[in-house]
Amino acid sequence: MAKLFRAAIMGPPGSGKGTISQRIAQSFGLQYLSSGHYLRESIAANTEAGVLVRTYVERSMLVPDHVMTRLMLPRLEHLIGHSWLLDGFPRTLSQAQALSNLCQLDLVISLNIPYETLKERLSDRWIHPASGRVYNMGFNPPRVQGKDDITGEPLIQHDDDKPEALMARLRHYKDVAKPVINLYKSQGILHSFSGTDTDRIWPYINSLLSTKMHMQPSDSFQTQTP
Ligand SMILES: Nc1nc2c(ncn2[C@@H]2O[C@H](COP(=O)(O)OP(=O)(O)O)[C@@H](O)[C@H]2O)c(=O)[nH]1
Ligand SMILES: Nc1ncnc2c1ncn2[C@@H]1O[C@H](COP(=O)(O)OP(=O)(O)O)[C@@H](O)[C@H]1O
Repeated sequence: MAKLFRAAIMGPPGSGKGTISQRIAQSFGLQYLSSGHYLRESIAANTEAGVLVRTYVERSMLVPDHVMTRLMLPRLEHLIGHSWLLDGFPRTLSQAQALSNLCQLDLVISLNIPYETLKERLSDRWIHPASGRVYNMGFNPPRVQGKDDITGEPLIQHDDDKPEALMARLRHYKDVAKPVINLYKSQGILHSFSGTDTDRIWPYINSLLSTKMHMQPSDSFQTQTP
């Protein structure tokens, strides 16, 4: 039985978390859980939680920790027998502590991307709301302008992706993420990647995950059998 692998990816808005997470999910068969996607799903479904979180998400404010934990932990308990990758959770120290009550992470990827790059990327970001698929007019345009490649449904832009909203989101992200990054650094599981181009960062992440996932104790056990 291969050991389970649990990872998280952290980074400011526009840093490429969603893009890199999709590549990781495809290359390594991990379940991909995006907190932003679940929040938008509950908003679109107009659930009781959705009505509550809408006011925060629309202002790019952090949703209260107990709401996020209640949204994410049951999904993780449901996946307790699987390997997965978390995007956008935990975002605060108390969320990280709530997660550690359920399970320990094996690896955390942290993306450090310059402000100008974030601003440029977000202004060109288009999203298919239902699936969370992400496009970029410069980097990965849809086959048909404004339409999702799989469903043909219209793509949208998020209000808070406008440049004037980015500075505040970025400062807030850094203030909140710093203690979480320090926590995982102290646990020796944080791996940081800097740069302006996902395609240049990806090979390093790919080889890191290959090493970490294929060097699990169960593998080493197999080599010990006579
Ligand atoms: N030009 C460019 N755009 C990128 C690159 N990597 C991701 N993007 C695009 O930049 C936007 C932000 O990426 P995304 O994965 O959504 O970042 P997230 O907010 O951290 O999840 C999206 O439109 C991506 O398609 C890159 O290396 N170059
Ligand atoms: N773990 C979380 N804790 C609190 N709020 C969150 C969390 N994840 C997402 N959010 C809220 O939902 C919004 C959208 O999240 P996301 O799609 O990850 O966008 P971004 O990466 O730009 O913050 C965030 O700006 C924040 O308001």
